[in-house]
Amino acid sequence: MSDRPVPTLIRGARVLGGDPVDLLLADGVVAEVGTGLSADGAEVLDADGLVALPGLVDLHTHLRQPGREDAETVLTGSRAAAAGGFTAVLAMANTSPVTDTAEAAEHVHDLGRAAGLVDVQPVGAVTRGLAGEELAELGLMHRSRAGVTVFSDDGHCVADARVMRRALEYVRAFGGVVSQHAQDPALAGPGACCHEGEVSGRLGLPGWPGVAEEVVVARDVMLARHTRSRVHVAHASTGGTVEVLRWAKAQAERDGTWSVTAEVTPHHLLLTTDLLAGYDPTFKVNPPLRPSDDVEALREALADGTIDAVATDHAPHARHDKEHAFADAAFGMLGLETALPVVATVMVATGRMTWADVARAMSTTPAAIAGLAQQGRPLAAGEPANLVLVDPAATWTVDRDESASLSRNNPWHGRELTGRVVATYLRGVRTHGG
Ligand SMILES: NC(=O)N[C@@H](CC(=O)O)C(=O)O
Ligand SMILES: [Zn+2]
Ligand SMILES: [Zn+2]
Repeated sequence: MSDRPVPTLIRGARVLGGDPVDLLLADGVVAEVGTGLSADGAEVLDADGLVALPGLVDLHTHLRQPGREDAETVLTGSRAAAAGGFTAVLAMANTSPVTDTAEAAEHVHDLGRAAGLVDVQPVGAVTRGLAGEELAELGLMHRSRAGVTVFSDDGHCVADARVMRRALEYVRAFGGVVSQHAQDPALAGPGACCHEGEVSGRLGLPGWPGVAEEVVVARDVMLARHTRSRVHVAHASTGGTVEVLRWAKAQAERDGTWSVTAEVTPHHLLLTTDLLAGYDPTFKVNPPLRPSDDVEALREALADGTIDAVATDHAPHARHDKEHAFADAAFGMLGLETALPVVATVMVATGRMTWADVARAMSTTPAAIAGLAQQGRPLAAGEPANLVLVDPAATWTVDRDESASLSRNNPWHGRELTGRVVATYLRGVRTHGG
């Protein structure tokens, strides 16, 4: 890939779903936006009927490298991300070794640059080894070449309130944010593997209740207020969490000295507990799939902005970790390649969100939360040429074998979705499709 790609002239794209315009991409930026543009030597792409959005930003991706290269690598995960319309991903810290030092963060950052398909921004662990006890090298990770600003023990909850308080105080000094996997371990009994409710009772599977998430979210917003810091709720999954967020956001807005943000995954916007009836471990995920009342509350919260962002929680697992009896299988599902189509199907095709809303929830706001200044920018002259072209009318059936990911734990396999990613550009270079 050369540093100075051939200019690209995209003809007739509907930016944020508006009227068709031409976009000229040259030298890594959007050089011109207008109608009837021409450019000598440019590669021309006919985008008739396609919607253009700023490149998507995923706040929550598991890339598995280092340590589990049998499930995913930074390169294969980057390919999946580009295929899904992403131009930046936040790589979670639960690798082996854990991203809890400056060196570890720089290593992931460098693997991302070498792959060159999306900006890979490492998330730093909150605590050493994700053990929940001593703070990791938060300041050193921030000051490193990787410039870490988002910290998370994701996969584990920072359960100790004293540790969470210290982490919030610490990151406040440099404008960082703690992304919490909210789940009180004391309320999630041993072996819990799904939502506690009618379905878990019928299937005889040990469950954990929605309140295990809600009590931690409630505690954390109070700690964020107390420390005047920033907390981010990873994969919000219940109606009770939405209620806490509504209250907390109103308080934070009034105070102006602290903040709470939240993300929801595509799977929690559509899939429900009922899918567990066949004991298929593809649907085993943490937090678990919830009943339809929770799903509806999450959709409403995303549409009205109470939930700020959609994040994939792309969690690839090798066959030998996933293909087990339900109780023994690994938690997690793929998400990068289907995130935008799922949101388009659930939120746009139903009239609950516009394409401008999608750009906010999947690009602008996540970029702002993660402090990525070059991402989530408007598609205007002079801005970085990070964008995705979407066919909003394309209806297609997901096939798990047509994936750039190394893993096959795809809960959308066989499902029909409306809306398809046609091409992705990172700094004017095509990273997918075309
Ligand atoms: N979501 C999951 O079910 N699994 C994630 C961890 C996590 O996001 O909590 C994983 O790393 O596999
Ligand atoms: Zn998690
Ligand atoms: Zn995760």
